[in-house]
Amino acid sequence: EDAAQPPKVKHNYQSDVARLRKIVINSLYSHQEIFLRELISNANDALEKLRLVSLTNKAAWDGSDPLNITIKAVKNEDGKGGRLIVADTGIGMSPEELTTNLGTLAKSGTSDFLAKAEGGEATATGNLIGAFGLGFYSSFLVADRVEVASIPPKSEKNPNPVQHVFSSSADDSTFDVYPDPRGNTIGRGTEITLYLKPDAEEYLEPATLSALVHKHSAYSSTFPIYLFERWEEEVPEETPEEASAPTDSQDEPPVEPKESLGADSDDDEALVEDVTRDEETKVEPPPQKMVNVTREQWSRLNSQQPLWARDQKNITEDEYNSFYTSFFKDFGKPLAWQHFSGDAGSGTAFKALLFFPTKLPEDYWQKPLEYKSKDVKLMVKRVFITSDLGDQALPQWASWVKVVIDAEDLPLNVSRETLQSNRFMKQLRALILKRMIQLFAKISEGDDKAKFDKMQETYGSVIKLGAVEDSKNREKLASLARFSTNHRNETTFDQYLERMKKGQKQIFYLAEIGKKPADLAQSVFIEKLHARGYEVLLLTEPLDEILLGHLREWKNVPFQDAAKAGLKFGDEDLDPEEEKERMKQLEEDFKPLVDYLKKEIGDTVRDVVLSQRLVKSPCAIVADAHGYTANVQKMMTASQAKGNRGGILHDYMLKAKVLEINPYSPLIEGLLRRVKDLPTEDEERDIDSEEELQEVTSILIDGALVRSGFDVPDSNKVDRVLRRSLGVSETADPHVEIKPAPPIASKDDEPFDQGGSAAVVEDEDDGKPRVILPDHLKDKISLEMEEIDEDGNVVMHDEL
Ligand SMILES: Nc1ncnc2c1ncn2[C@@H]1O[C@H](COP(=O)(O)OP(=O)(O)OP(=O)(O)O)[C@@H](O)[C@H]1O
Repeated sequence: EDAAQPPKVKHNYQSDVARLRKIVINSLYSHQEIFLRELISNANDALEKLRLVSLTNKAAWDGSDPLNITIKAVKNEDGKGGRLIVADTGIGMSPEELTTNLGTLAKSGTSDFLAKAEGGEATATGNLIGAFGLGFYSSFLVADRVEVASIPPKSEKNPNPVQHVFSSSADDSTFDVYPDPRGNTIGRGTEITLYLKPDAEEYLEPATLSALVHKHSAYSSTFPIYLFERWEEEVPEETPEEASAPTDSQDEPPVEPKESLGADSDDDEALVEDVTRDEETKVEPPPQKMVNVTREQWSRLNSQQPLWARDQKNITEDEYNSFYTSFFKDFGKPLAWQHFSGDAGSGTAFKALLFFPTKLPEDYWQKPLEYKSKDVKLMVKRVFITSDLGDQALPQWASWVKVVIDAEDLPLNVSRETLQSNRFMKQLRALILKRMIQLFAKISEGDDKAKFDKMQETYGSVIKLGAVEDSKNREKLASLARFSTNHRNETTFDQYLERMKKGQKQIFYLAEIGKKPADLAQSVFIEKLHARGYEVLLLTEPLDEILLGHLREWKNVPFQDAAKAGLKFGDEDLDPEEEKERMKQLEEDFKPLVDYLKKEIGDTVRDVVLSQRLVKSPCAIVADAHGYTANVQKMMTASQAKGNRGGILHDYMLKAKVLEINPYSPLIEGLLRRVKDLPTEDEERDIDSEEELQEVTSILIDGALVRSGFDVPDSNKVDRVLRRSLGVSETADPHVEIKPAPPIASKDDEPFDQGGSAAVVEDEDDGKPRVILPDHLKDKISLEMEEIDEDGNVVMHDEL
């Protein structure tokens, strides 16, 4: 047989793999133990894949032989070192798959991760490992050399698969793939042999391995995980038959009950129990003649029921945390969870666990429309079926949630298509969303302030996004949303309503994206509201104003933009008669100014009125109910810059503004006086003072625009007035000498670098091109220019 052995095929690692392996080997020493978790996780994935494939290809797995993960340590004869073998009976790999799967990295974000890790961001190493998953390469943390023997299941294309080996040393830049010289020893699946480094010998101890699996992987697999244990034991000579016959075959499969599905199930009791060796029996002096026997067995490490199937009362917080970590491979603690069961109204009984991560995925807000959930794991009777909910996928706002939901009686052998038309599946989405909202509400109402704050920090915007995106759940989500106000840091809509003043019929708000609420509270628009003690929602997040736009009102109370016309305090009717009289009088008094302003700035605003909202400021520009506020106008302008032309409607909206003037402002009073002083038609005109008044007016309006958040088209006006008051020329240009940037710093240009480069300019007289040479070259070289016309003839020589 030896002679027939095909040669090994040498491959180079893809460069990213080489980088990753280097990082793993050099910088993750203190995280050595994670290798086992990673290998178990891969094995679990391979088993799940096999089960999925077998739904449509019975040849892959007919349900008879067991699906499991085995761990076996083999010490070297000389007592030094040894190897650890982690095997699964999963999907296996063909030689091509061994090469691509283990020799290349196909993960998005790889380069970023590598750069971070190489940049020495070791503080976050643990997190990086978690976020990224080092997978197979973590083997090299503990092994000098790794051999992966693997064989895929039989299929139509590949009726007689051959077991191959992938083999690599920690310091090789290459790996080999070759047919396994032992032949087909595995049957199906993958067997990873780690030749342990001298400093990793602890992983040869079953107790260490067992503890490790319990610590990191207790919930990472629904398939049984077995650990091989072998030990010497002294037994009385009379009863040697009790000792199990020692075996030396490493390849013996674990003793395991045959299950129809190969997955964990309630009545699945491992035939062998974890054996605890009683130290004391060893030490006790033998009462009679003893003989040494070798005992060995496969112990099931994860025999407990899955967490979701257990009674909540008996589950500790730690257990939830560690379940979360190993099941969803997220290395932070969850923020909160819900453990629930039900029958989904369709008679399909289920048990479920739903987690809120403490952090959102990093790219969640970067590509909000693309983000898809991948962590709703649907199981049927403990068997993982899919995390692809198809057209029942969660809306984007909820796509980050992590859920495992285990249904009792869904048909197992169904294609994804039929699964999706299943009634239970149809209810799944609504069910999960309902539970998520409940959990948000629970945290909001609970008294764990730290948790609530964290929830707001992480999910505040998510809740608002949900209220915008998910019309079915809009009310519920909006009721959980929080906003700043001029009175407090946060409020819900309901709380705002409770504090409304007598007669108040509007929920006041003011929006400007990105501004600090405290600054927004100083806005000209809410001067009077604030002074009078009314509460105003201060919307500073992008989604806030959009959400209010969708809602329009809360419990029948309309929202009122304080930057828009239509603002009512609601107690105007209660004003005494004299007050109303006074207002009337003011209107009459200020009519000349209002008329003048309408005439002067009619192309900037639609109307001029006496203000009810100002206290200190002389004037403000307020949008019509349907006009653009400064905030919206900015967004519109931004979208126009992207080629989104607005048209007539846009122009109309732009002009749908009202100038509000404050009749109590001395400035406005002064202006009124000046307007009244203007000569009547039959008097002689004073052009200078008319122009001056126009200028003052225009600056006043600019000030109002700025104060109200709008852009001012011409900022030179103020300059002119300042110049005049200082007695300098209004039109003179500043005396500035412009020093041009040095020429391009390319080596070829070096001779020109000592004092400027040559330039071609148009001659002022005849418009023809002239070459200008820097001074230091003028007498050293001469240049000739040729102009070539359309026919290709030289038409002009210009000598310097
Ligand atoms: N035990 C196994 N059986 C079958 N295929 C495997 C096994 N282990 C690894 N593979 C294959 O090798 C690929 C690379 O594995 P690796 O652990 O490096 O990354 P991953 O599992 O894809 O990602 P991560 O570990 O970050 O979840 C896997 O995607 C899988 O296709």
